[in-house]
Amino acid sequence: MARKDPVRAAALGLLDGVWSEGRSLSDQIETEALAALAPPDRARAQRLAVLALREAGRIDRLLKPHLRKAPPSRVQALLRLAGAEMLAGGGAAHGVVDAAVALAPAAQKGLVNALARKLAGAGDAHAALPAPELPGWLRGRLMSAHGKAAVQRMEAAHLRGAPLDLTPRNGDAAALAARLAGQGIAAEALPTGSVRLAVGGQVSDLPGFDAGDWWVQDAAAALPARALGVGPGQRVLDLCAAPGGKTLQLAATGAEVTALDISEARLARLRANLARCGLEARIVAGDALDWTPEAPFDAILLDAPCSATGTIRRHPDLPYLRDPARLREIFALQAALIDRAAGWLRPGGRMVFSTCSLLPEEGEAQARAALERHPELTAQPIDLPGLAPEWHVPEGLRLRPDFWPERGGMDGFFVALWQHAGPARV
Ligand SMILES: C[S@@+](CC[C@H](N)C(=O)[O-])C[C@H]1O[C@@H](n2cnc3c(N)ncnc32)[C@H](O)[C@@H]1O
Repeated sequence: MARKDPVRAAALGLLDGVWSEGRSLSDQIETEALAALAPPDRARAQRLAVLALREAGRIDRLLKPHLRKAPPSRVQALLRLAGAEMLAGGGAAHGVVDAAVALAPAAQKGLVNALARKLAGAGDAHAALPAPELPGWLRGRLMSAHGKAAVQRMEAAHLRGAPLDLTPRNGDAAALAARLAGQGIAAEALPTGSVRLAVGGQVSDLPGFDAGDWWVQDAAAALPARALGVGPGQRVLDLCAAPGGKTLQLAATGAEVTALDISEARLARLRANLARCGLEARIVAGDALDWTPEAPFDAILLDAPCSATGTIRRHPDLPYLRDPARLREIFALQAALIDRAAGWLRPGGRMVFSTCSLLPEEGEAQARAALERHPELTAQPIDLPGLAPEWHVPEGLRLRPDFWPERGGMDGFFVALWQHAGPARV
């Protein structure tokens, strides 16, 4: 009998962590099973887990006719893993089935063997299935906000996953794309200023990583800092800053940036990112609801904590982890953060409110409510290179994973730009 393959065992452990313990993949990067693997194997285990999370709904549908009752959770995870590897990951059926049987509990080896073989023969049926549906709590909300056809396109985008986007430190996307292409790495300069790579791989091996010539940042995530439009010498606050993609963008303009975040652990990543890119910011560890600045700012970026539902194509574990009952707390925190930040702008100062969410409560509706509470703020049009007309909404920009399908999509984001007309309160 085949021995237990440590890579698939580690992938199965990650899936168990998500589905049985409610732990995110990123919270599990230090698990023993993963740590014991060499870096390329660790990456493969993580890729397999991600594939299984994306494919779970389709594998379940293929298994359904063959099951009288739901299998034990570990068997279900094992079959989702094996099915995803064979049907979407190019894994050879014989090896994958043997590996799944080796990892199955003794009493269920026969069941796993039989069902994994059924999956191995289900290639055509799998190819004909639509993308898995989002969980009901999220799907219902998104259907009301964006309509059924758009939600189906978003689900297809989630299944496809995400390319790797880079933000060039010097703002020259064409030059960075040409430099990467010169080294045999297919790269496209996007019209909004990011550089897109077709394939992932080890980020730290890419040319320019050590010199800090760029940082990894989704093309949509790069738009809030650009919308704020700051420049040299301006006093800028990045209010929920870590791990710092937007702090880097703001600092790269020559602005005097204060980067605040409540999480010391995430700020450590922000410090490392600044150091690698040779950029500077004043870093404050603290709760934005308690902290008060000494003087008003010319510009504030509030990239608020949110449901992160715009990032599901990168984080397919997210729909399994989010507790819809907690959403109201997050919406209220966003409103409280807006209210504090609004009081720290100098007259004429600008503020961007952004979230990587697809929910209007964290976007359009939050922005409308903010402007009602703050008559001193007025909405400003966001005019940046490369924006498609359909991304604009009255409240700002609505970005969705199903936009730019021919280019590989983008994360879901909401971005609003406001200007302060009244006197500062600090
Ligand atoms: C969406 S993330 C920010 C991402 C960041 N802007 C970037 O581009 O890398 C939200 C951040 O808000 C921080 N946060 C949550 N509550 C906070 C609070 N009360 N005060 C300050 N930061 C807070 C979290 O620690 C988290 O790092």
